[in-house]
Amino acid sequence: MLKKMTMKDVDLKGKRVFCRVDFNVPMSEGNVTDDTRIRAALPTINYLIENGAKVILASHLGRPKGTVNEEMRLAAAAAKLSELLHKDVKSLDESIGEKVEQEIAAMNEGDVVLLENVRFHPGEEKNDEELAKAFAALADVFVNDAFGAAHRAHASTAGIAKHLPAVSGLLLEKELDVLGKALSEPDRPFTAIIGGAKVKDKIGVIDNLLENVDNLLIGGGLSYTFLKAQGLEIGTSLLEEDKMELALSFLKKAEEKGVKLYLPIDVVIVKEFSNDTETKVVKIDEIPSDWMALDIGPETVKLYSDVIANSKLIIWNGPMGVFEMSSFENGTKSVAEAMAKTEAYTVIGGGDSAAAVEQFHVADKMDHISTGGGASLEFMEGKELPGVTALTDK
Ligand SMILES: Nc1ncnc2c1ncn2[C@@H]1O[C@H](COP(=O)(O)OP(=O)(O)OP(=O)(O)O)[C@@H](O)[C@H]1O
Ligand SMILES: O=C(O)[C@H](O)COP(=O)(O)O
Ligand SMILES: [Mg+2]
Repeated sequence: MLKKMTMKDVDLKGKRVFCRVDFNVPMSEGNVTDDTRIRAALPTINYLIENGAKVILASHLGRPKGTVNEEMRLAAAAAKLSELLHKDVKSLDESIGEKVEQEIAAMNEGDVVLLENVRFHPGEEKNDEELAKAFAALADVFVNDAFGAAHRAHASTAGIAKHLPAVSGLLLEKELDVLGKALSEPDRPFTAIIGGAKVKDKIGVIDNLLENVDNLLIGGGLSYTFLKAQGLEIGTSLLEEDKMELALSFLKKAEEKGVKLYLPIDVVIVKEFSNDTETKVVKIDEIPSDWMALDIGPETVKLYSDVIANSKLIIWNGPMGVFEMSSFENGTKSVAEAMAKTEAYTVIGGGDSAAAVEQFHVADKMDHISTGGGASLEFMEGKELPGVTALTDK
């Protein structure tokens, strides 16, 4: 249980509420191309409106490095939010200062404004005290609902919390609840599926997962460091050479802990990184030295699907192959479909993994798709999230 104050612990009626959300959404040509994060914030925003707050939303978008960047303005996100809320959302072109104060002074209960990208100020990422105070001066209460940015100690996620009653929003609470339960009271068998390309980032998660899971399915670019460490030829497949020893230690730890750790038993290989080139399916000990593996093979799909079908809780981060190319999508697609079919509680974390379940039309079959990429990983690693730590204790 979260030992932090929540929105239910404070009186919101007539109050100016600075609500930090994560509207760091994919954009193309000035339009929001994926509104998942905006939709995920709706319960909190609606709660604030229904309880008579004056809703002052704040977010970052992209990494503008402390200066105004025309392509990273939040106006398009405000328009999208307005459409989803069926309500006017005023988009401001600053996040602090006199003009913003005037706009806020003119707000009625239930009104919603979205401040400009907080990262246009260099003090945001530095967690500058003055900027945090300037944000706090705009409001009576701070609500943090930006789970996706909770691993950042910034002025609008952590600094501001020192100067106002600071409470969690519904999305933040839900993410912590779901991910926290997955780690502390897991339904068993508990299976983790880890893949993708960020081998360095994900190695730390595996260490922590081995303390907790019954099955660990490894796929994607992550597999080959393990396979090579076991002495297998992996050709030109993705490798983090300096992580081989760590990979071996995890194989040993899995054995000691009685965790069933699975690695691919067959793979789809190609000579060059391309969608339009000859592919072959080979057993794992048959990869020629000048070929690379870009997907798990059908035998592995069957093995992994069986484990998935017999699990009660599954968390998945990182695709099984280069699913963006049709020749290498089968592994990721099949795992996504196996997860969609199971009775188990299913959690997806990670930007590309979430995109994959969207692409294969099974997103609505998953129990929880985390809005946090880095944040969910750091949480699963057992690290503290500064955006949560900063909230007022209960
Ligand atoms: N065998 C492979 N070789 C090379 N790249 C791979 C392989 N398998 C998967 N990938 C790539 O991994 C990428 C996704 O990995 P990534 O670690 O970014 O996962 P994620 O779900 O987005 O998590 P995060 O939010 O941490 O980024 C995809 O773009 C995919 O093409
Ligand atoms: O997209 C994310 O993971 C969050 O919005 C955090 O963004 P950042 O990695 O730029 O801090
Ligand atoms: Mg990614």
